Amino acid sequence: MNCCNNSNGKSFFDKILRKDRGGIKQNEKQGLKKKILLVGTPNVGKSVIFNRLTGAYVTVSNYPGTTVEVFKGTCRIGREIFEVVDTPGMYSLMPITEEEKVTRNLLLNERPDIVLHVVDAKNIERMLSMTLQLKEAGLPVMLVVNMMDEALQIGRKIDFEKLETLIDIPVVGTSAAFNKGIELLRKRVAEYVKKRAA
Ligand SMILES: Nc1nc2c(ncn2[C@@H]2O[C@H](COP(=O)(O)OP(=O)(O)OP(=O)(O)O)[C@@H](O)[C@H]2O)c(=O)[nH]1
Ligand SMILES: [Mg+2]
Repeated sequence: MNCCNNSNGKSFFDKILRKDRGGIKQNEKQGLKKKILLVGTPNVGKSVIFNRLTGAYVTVSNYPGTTVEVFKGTCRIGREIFEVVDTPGMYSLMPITEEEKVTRNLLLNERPDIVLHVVDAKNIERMLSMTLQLKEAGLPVMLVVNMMDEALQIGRKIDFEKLETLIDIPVVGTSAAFNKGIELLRKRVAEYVKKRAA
């Protein structure tokens, strides 16, 4: 017998967490929760951004049929609640590893309202081809140029306005490890999702 499940199959902890998250529960009920997917190559700072965006309520589960862990959390921007999904690093949309297959499946099946493609500002030119692949796949993509602190240290400057015009998607610079640019990221995510829904 499971000590933590009641007759409805809901765990004791689930009930407590949902009680604490009144607003979130309300939005879930109404099916209003929008979805943010974080993707990018390994080690670019996806999980740091995930942690900056989400609060304490994070769940981790194995992607069905695999041993790959997927983290999900929620993020409140203004009155809107978003579900945030942190995906395993991938080098290409043509998956080779189990992790890459999971990320590809999440991109295809989760129907994200916004895909945050996180790249390393130091190697941005090598990473933009994936941004364009995501865009060409019809995904609602925004580019997050992370590790701006390290890029600036080596004298790299990025003209965000020009980049936005060139690739025709929103671009935000962050130094997630130092919590820089995260507020702007939240703002632009909210604007983007609102604009798409209009
Ligand atoms: N200097 C600097 N380091 C950062 C920044 N963001 C993340 N890091 C560091 O980069 C490393 C990788 O960050 P993660 O968030 O684990 O990267 P990830 O993209 O989730 O990596 P995978 O899960 O392996 O795909 C960690 O040591 C972070 O502390 C940043 O803006 N500046
Ligand atoms: Mg990670």
